[in-house]
Amino acid sequence: MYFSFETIPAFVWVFIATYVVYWIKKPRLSKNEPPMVPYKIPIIGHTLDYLFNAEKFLAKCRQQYGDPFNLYIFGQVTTIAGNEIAHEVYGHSDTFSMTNATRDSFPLYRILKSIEKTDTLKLTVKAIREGLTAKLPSFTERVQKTLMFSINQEIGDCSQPKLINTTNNFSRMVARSVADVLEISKNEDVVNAFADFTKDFTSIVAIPPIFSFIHPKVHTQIITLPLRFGFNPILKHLITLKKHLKPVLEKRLKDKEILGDKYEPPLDIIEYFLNNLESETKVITDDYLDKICDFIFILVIASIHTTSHHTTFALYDFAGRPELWDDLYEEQVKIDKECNGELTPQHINKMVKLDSFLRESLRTFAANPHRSFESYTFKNGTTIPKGRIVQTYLSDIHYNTTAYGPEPRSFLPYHGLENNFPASKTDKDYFVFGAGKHACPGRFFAVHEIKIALHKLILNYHIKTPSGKIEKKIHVGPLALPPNAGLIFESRKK
Ligand code: HEM
Repeated sequence: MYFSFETIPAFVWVFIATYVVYWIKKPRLSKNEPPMVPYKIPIIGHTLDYLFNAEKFLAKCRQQYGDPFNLYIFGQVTTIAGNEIAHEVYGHSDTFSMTNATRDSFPLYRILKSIEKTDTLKLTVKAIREGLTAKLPSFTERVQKTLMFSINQEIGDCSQPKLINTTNNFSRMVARSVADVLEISKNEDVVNAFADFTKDFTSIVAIPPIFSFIHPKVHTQIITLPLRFGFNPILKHLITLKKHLKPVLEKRLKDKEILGDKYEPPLDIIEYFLNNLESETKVITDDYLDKICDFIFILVIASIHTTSHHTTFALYDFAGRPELWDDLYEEQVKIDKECNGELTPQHINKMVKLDSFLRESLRTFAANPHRSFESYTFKNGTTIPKGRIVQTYLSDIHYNTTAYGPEPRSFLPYHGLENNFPASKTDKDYFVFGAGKHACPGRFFAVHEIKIALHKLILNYHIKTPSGKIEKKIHVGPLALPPNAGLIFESRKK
């Protein structure tokens, strides 16, 4: 390689710039901080280990440095809170926020403006609790119908074994029942808008946070550049929803006015929002429509991706474990006979083996970010400063030997059944749905829906992995994604 004298200043500038970044970004820990795990490469710190080998790397650090410890990831000091400290994080929801922690990497507020208002999340949670969970039994029949429609559409007749691609994670299947709960499921454009909204938004913000090495805000500015310059693939989904929602809302207002007390409110979330937004309206203005659509897409973001991912995980967990097939199938056949194919909430409650299997499938490796709003001293005396990202290291909770025995990482399909822990119940050893004040309000609906889907699928198909073995999840840092091998479905002989 040839170097001229002219290239020397360029090298000097690169060296100076790297040194300046190194000096600015050098982690400065305050007094009594959790121990910092040593690292070899300046600026990069632990980023590579965390991204590509998170499971083993975190377990090793936890063993050597205790709970909590600090890592240097993407230019930021990050505190990892294990089994003991994570409970404290969830218990202090005024100090630690998960929503705030994801703000820089997942800037949804750039699209859904209402999300910034303090009351938006409160009203969304209230709508889920009062409009969905409290009325869950009334939704069973509809969820069942839409799921069966989706199963026939997405999987259909498999008299010959058929390889079904799961990359879309059954999101259309889940999207259809969420749309139904919102009352507009008959419209395929809306179902597609729901299924694709999260995927399209994620594709914009999926750039690895390399600019966070400079500052997380720089990363946010860069990933949202396309939006600010008019490239917004999400917009079409908002337009689709508004187009279909406006006449539905207008008709309801008109019916209310004409029928008065005789108006029979349809059972869905749209009706809930119509009656519970602070400003009552007689006309559907653009502002009003924007607001309702924002709420709906917040629900879509929170529900579809999570539920379809976990349905897919559960199917892979089932397909790769032939030893469970007969037992789970027999339970579904028994319940199907009892209900004559029409599930009621009581029948869903009787799926105790399926529930326990699902709980086990949900008990997975993960870490969830929380931001501290103020400096905080943990009970063990270590202190973190205001603004610190604390990752609650769920695997340390989910794989603890006290709760899950000497082989906590093995698949324990009936642990929930034997210990009377239903899949939707948060527990000190099970944090899939978070815990405390901000525990997922949609978990009852999610579990209900996944169980109905698994029941119908197991009842109608033999499901296998192409390799005949357990397919491994794909890990990106502490995030798990479903395998992409696909699943083989073969219709059962009736
Ligand atoms: C298997 C599916 C799901 C999983 C694994 C899941 C998981 C979670 C987790 C871990 C949190 C954060 C809890 C915390 O901060 O402590 C959360 C919050 C939330 N989830 Fe879910 N969720 C699922 C399905 C749903 C569904 C179906 C809905 C809506 C119908 C929903 C709505 C929400 C909302 C609104 C929040 C924010 C709660 C708050 O900050 O107060 N989720 N979810």
